[in-house]
Amino acid sequence: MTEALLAVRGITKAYPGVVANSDVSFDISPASIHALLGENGAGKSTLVKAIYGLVRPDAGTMTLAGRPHAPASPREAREAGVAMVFQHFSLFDALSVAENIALGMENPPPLRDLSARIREVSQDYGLPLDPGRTVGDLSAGERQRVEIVRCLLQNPRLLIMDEPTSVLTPQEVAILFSTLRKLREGGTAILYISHKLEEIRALCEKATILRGGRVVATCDPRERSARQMAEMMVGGALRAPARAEVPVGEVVLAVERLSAPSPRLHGMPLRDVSFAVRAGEVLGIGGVAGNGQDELLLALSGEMRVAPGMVRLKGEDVGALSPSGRRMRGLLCAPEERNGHAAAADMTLTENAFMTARMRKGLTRGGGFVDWRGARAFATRIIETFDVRTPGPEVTARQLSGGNLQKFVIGREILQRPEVLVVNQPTWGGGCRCGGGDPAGAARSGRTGGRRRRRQPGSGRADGDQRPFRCPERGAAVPRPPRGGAERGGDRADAGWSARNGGRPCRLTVPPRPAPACSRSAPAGHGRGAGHDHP
Ligand SMILES: Nc1ncnc2c1ncn2[C@@H]1O[C@H](COP(=O)(O)OP(=O)(O)OP(=O)(O)O)[C@@H](O)[C@H]1O
Repeated sequence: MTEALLAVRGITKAYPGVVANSDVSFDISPASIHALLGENGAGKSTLVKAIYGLVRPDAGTMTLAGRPHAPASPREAREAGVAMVFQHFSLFDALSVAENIALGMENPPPLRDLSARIREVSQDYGLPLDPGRTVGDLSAGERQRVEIVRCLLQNPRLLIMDEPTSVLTPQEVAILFSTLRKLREGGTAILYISHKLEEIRALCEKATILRGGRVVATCDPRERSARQMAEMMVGGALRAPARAEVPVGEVVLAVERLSAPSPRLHGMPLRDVSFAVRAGEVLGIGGVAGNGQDELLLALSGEMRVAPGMVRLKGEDVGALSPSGRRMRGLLCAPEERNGHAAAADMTLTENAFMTARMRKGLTRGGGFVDWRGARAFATRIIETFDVRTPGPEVTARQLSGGNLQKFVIGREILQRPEVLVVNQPTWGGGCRCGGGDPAGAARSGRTGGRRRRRQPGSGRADGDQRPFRCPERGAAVPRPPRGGAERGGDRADAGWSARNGGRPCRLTVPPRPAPACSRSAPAGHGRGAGHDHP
């Protein structure tokens, strides 16, 4: 039997009110792709952060290639041979690929030498990348390649990847998988976190499954179905959400010839976008990210005002109204970025519940005083109804795992009974308990892009493509069914979601391809959402 590359023994990490990792032990073999699975809040991120030196465990030990591994910082972890590609890229849009990579190195070589190295590594691993290109002009997949090449230049023994395919197109996923297989052949071990169980089955030879911070199972994903793995994750039989028939009503949201410049550097202007959404209908907005989806959300939420006649809610022109004005009328939005846009990271869940629900849930009284008891009760209801795993409404948003915060944000809006709900990337970080091709047919996760990515030729759907589809891949406008329509029935967030959208086929609209945006000067990816009204 080969000696483990990484041996984790009894890792325990507690936060106030939560044991994120409890006595976790497992081994990663050299030259293997090892999946780390678990529901939202199971403790996956905490564990990989411990391996990468971002979290100090309270107890337990690790050895890497036979040596004690207790990194006090990511730098120490990198020196020991551990590299990590995060779900969110940390790149400067205004700088070139080579400059971005140099920024992350302790002692970067001259830029020309570094560029030659980048070309070499990217060719070796089938990751096409031009070191001279500006990062702001790259697609999601190319940005991820920058991060991967940055890691590969360190010759890691262990590469950790946190939900790497959630921002990629199917073509980019295929490239990534072939790179990871090459890395494995070259002797690198990969620790792979994903909620997409069909991908795990295709890629990984071993999986460690966490539940409630503990290792509950280990398996060979090639020998298990996605459903079996999902059941190991949740610790019980999966119930497929029932899709209720919902009658389609009148047009509630009409967008007509919507054109507007992007308020963001490297943003994408909206050009002549038209669609209508009826009560009880789900409209999916598809397309590779960075092609106007974010701007569309801003134009609908009221964070970006638009010219008369372009956005109508139940016949009323709301294009000049503020986010509050639109909320009053029932147009609610849940933006993509959880921390800093959809929620304030350092505020409690009660405060975050109050922030968007104060008007519709009547959470002020006596001339504008906050009704804290009401706000707390509303936050508690969101937590209970949407199965948000947290000690209670007084924890801060930052303390929630990514998927649990996502459930809280979406639940907060749904429980306000919107006339129209606009959600951007609702399954991002939320996970899919059954994976893409799951026979149980539970809610599917399919994020095709992340932040500010520009479409590359051949990297996504053709312009103007319009065809029916069922699952909101990139963003969706979900109007409330007519009164008396299906209410949330199940005890899980995704069950309620399905009931609300009624499983109705919807149209797919891809915004027309605009001219490339030009600005190069901003260090982007930082301060997103700053300067906007809260939706
Ligand atoms: N800094 C923190 N402070 C307090 N609690 C935390 C902190 N980080 C994580 N937790 C808690 O630890 C638990 C495990 O969180 P973790 O982020 O590791 O889960 P996860 O499996 O990665 O979830 P997801 O799939 O939703 O990202 C959660 O209950 C979370 O709320």
